[in-house]
Amino acid sequence: MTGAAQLILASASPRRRELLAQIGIACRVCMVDVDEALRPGEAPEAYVRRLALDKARAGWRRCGSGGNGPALGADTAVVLNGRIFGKPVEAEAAREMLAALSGRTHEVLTAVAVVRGAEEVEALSRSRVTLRRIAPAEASAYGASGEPLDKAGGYAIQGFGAVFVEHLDGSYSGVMGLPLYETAQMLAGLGIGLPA
Ligand SMILES: Cc1cn([C@H]2C[C@H](O)[C@@H](COP(=O)(O)OP(=O)(O)OP(=O)(O)O)O2)c(=O)[nH]c1=O
Repeated sequence: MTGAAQLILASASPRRRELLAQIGIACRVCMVDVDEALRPGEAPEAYVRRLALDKARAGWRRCGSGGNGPALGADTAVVLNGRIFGKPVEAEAAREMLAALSGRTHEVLTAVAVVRGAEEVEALSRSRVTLRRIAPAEASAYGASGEPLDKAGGYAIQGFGAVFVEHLDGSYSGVMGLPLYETAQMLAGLGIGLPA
């Protein structure tokens, strides 16, 4: 990272911090609380974009003083036939999600927003992921393993869940929660990271 300003990461996700570190960008985590309820009629793309922007704006408002910033927010959703799969709240919900995703191709949308005062930039990463057929006993065991619990769609491509991923067309880091190609482009435009 160049310059004195430190990037604010408006996210509790350890994956997002690790992904930024992977491309040499240090950040300061700023916990924010935004309304994550889906609005009536809101399309998946609009939903993740709204949440990423709300998180980044909240991060900027909360932690963007004293020369810190810009603030980055992101949001990831798994989408099958227009239905959004968020983070399962318990093992049974994870099992149900895996059963629904088994043997099918879904989309993973990750929106990223970077905010510095009135300056706001956004990007959307869209990946297609095919999971192999998952036997009911496997879905139960994986659901109970705990790994799916804080992951959209109930699986982790970077964890044991990789054994289910037959095909990925898109961004591996995007599926993990922060698309690094798009993120690096956005941050470079703001003078953070490698020169554009
Ligand atoms: C599909 C998939 C999702 N995920 C994760 C990425 C995100 O952290 C999470 C989706 O939840 P998000 O609501 O996007 O993010 P979060 O709750 O983890 O963090 P915050 O709202 O504070 O920014 O799912 C994986 O880690 N691996 C995967 O393969």
